[in-house]
Amino acid sequence: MPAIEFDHVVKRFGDAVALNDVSLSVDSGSFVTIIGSSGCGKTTLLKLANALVMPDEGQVLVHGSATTEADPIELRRTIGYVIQGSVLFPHLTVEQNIAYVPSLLNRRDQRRTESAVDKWIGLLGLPSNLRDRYPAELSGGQAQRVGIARALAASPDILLADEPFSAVDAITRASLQDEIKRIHNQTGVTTLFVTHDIDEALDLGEKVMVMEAGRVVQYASPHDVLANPASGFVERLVARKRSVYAR
Ligand SMILES: Nc1ncnc2c1ncn2[C@@H]1O[C@H](COP(=O)(O)OP(=O)(O)OP(=O)(O)O)[C@@H](O)[C@H]1O
Repeated sequence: MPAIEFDHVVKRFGDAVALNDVSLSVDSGSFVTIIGSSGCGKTTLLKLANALVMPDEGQVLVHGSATTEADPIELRRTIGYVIQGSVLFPHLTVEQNIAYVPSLLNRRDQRRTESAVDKWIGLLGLPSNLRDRYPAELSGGQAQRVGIARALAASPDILLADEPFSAVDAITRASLQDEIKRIHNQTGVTTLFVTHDIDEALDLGEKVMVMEAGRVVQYASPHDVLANPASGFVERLVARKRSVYAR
């Protein structure tokens, strides 16, 4: 069963059509990157998966169940959500932020929470002297790592990431990309990752979804997107990469 299916989904905001008849499925365990120009519907597509937005037409199925039928709180418990400049609880330390959901799930077993926190602090390369700091005392890259650790410590089946690395410098970004790739390989968490950066989309995605004005114009492997761009828009997007690829 696919992790997520979009079945003829239409979403409007007033007169604006944010998503226009989107149908596709996301395989369980896959890493999908989503790219397209500003306002083409990328964030709306993610928010449909965790029931922050409901479709006007069609349906969104998560593990086979329509989001309109699901309890949104239950649904979001299985879906991690990481956004740009990740929003941490400002009054909680790094450790408490990461422990927040695990401690709700393991009320009787504090040690499970502690080992989950240790594991994710390690996997995201966070030095242990950050554990007792508050979010205001972190760099942008560190805060972003804590946001990802917090989302993954809840052991979600699906991770939705909306431009999570766009506010960090190039070196931090490169190491975060390595870390998310490694974590995906280790956990197999189904990942939908929105980016504005075509290099990031092609490097991270097992499949790349290219969106244009509310439609998905191509949904294919990075190799296919480079070799057979499905429209003029995709061709322009990958033009520079294609010239390198052709060499
Ligand atoms: N809550 C809302 N109310 C009204 N219009 C909205 C709302 N959310 C999104 N839209 C509109 O829907 C369209 C798609 O927005 P969305 O945020 O999904 O685009 P995006 O591709 O994520 O853009 P960006 O790359 O700039 O973040 C845009 O025209 C946007 O203005």
